[in-house]
Amino acid sequence: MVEVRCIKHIYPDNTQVALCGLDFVVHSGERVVILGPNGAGKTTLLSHILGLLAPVEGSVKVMGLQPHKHFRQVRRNIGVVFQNVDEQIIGPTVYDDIAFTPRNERLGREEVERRVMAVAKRIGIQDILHKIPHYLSGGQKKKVALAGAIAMSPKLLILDEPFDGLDPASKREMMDLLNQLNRENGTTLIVTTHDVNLVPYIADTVYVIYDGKIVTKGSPYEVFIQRDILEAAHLEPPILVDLFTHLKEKGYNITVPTTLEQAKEQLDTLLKSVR
Ligand SMILES: Nc1ncnc2c1ncn2[C@@H]1O[C@H](COP(=O)(O)OP(=O)(O)OP(=O)(O)O)[C@@H](O)[C@H]1O
Repeated sequence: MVEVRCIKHIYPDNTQVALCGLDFVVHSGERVVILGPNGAGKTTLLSHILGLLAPVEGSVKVMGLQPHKHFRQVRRNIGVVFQNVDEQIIGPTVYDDIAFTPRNERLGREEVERRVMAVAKRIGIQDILHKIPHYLSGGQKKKVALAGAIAMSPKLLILDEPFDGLDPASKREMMDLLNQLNRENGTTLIVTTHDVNLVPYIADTVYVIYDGKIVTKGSPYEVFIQRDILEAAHLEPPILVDLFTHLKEKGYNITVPTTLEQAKEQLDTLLKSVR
């Protein structure tokens, strides 16, 4: 679905961002998380996939096409939630904002209404459809942006820091919703986040970018046990991985878990064996 090979971008002020090392490859139906410290180039990478930027070196293919050259064709299949959702919410009301793309695609009034009501129900924002987006809370704005992004049932959904500024319950809701879209509709997900503790719940594959390179990729477990690479990339593993790696190094016979459920099982077994 997406293939990015060793790109280099030069911003107008001459800032150069390179993303070499491993190729960035996303398969249909995959859930991919991009990790990297501030300024590593995550948003730059997403902007190339979206066709908002064109690389001066390297190649970007989305569904076999170069996104900056076939912008409309590619973007028709992509839903996006930007880091700063204020920049993407443009409708005078929440309803109009979600209806923007379906109307742009010239769907009939009834079909537009059907789609808006369906996504609003799915995301749980039916009661704010009449509101002016400007006055919504940060979490509500994220939900509205997501509703707009999925209104046309895109094959690929790109989310830049979707969990930023959400309370724990809203994070959980957002995660459940993304996983549901992936499971039920086969939506491919590309997500950037700084919240490493959420990654095992939302990723099949994790890419780590740092200092102009894609330095590693793998399952959350494969990536999070590479402590040296994470440290070099100024990242920390999830608390659970850190804690259980420490216990393993102390000689306890355990497998390092990535999710709370796995950790509970490990602790249960461990505590039974010493009781
Ligand atoms: N429009 C721009 N003009 C000039 N430089 C830019 C522009 N956008 C990004 N950069 C620079 O490109 C580099 C990569 O930025 P980018 O936003 O892609 O990083 P990021 O990994 O998304 O960071 P964060 O986690 O802080 O959002 C940074 O050095 C940044 O200052």
